Amino acid sequence: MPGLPSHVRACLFDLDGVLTQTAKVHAAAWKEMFDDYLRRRAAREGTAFVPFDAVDDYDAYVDGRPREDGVRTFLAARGVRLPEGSPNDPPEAETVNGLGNRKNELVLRRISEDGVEPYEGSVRFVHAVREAGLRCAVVSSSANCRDVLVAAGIEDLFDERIDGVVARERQLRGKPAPDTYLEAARELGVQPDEAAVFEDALAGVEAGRAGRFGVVVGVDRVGQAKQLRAHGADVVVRDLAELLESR
Ligand SMILES: O=P(O)(O)OC[C@H]1O[C@@H](O)[C@H](O)[C@@H](O)[C@@H]1O
Repeated sequence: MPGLPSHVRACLFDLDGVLTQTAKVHAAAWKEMFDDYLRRRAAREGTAFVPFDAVDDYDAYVDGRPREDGVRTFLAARGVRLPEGSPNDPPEAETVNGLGNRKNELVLRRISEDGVEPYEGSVRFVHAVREAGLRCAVVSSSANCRDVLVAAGIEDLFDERIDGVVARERQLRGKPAPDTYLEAARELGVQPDEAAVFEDALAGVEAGRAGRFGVVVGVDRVGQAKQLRAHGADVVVRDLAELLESR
């Protein structure tokens, strides 16, 4: 059981930023969409344009949350409230769904142009825990989770997938609520304290803490180890391969 408490029987992995190098793709697409919207809004209202910060705003308000929650949470921090609209809203609609759809177009374009790279250390770690007999699930807020797993060539490594599409169908609350992680543990037939959560997002480690999982491993790709601990990580690594070395 590489680097994990001995009672852990299952591993629950976030996707973007933990398994695949896509957190930065999301952050860039959010910035492009929000900056365009904020610039137009500022020009219309004659106020100063304050750009979206792809590190601080992304971590605090957007990272790890379902798409529409990301739109709402960031805009609320700027004192902006938009109508919800509907999932079919065109990308230029000034609604929560419209802005979310615009951002999704940008993400999909970047992914199709550049492809998706998994983190090599994460792939090695998943192989090792599977060989040790642990069950594995992906738990992601992303509605694009399945396509990203396929593009990265790692979809066969997981027994279960609870993603943005499944969460919507089953009406599960998004991270930082623990619901999607709890659902994954239930699907794998383990108690929360028998499962390890692997997360790079502040909202994600919060979900791990709220669900009382066996261990919450924070994955620090951007130098935020302290914040990950403060929000719920029991341990922080820079790469999952570090856990293999600690055996
Ligand atoms: O817009 P999607 O692909 O459904 O993803 C929702 C969220 O999924 C999370 O995994 C990412 O950390 C967020 O940046 C992203 O916004």
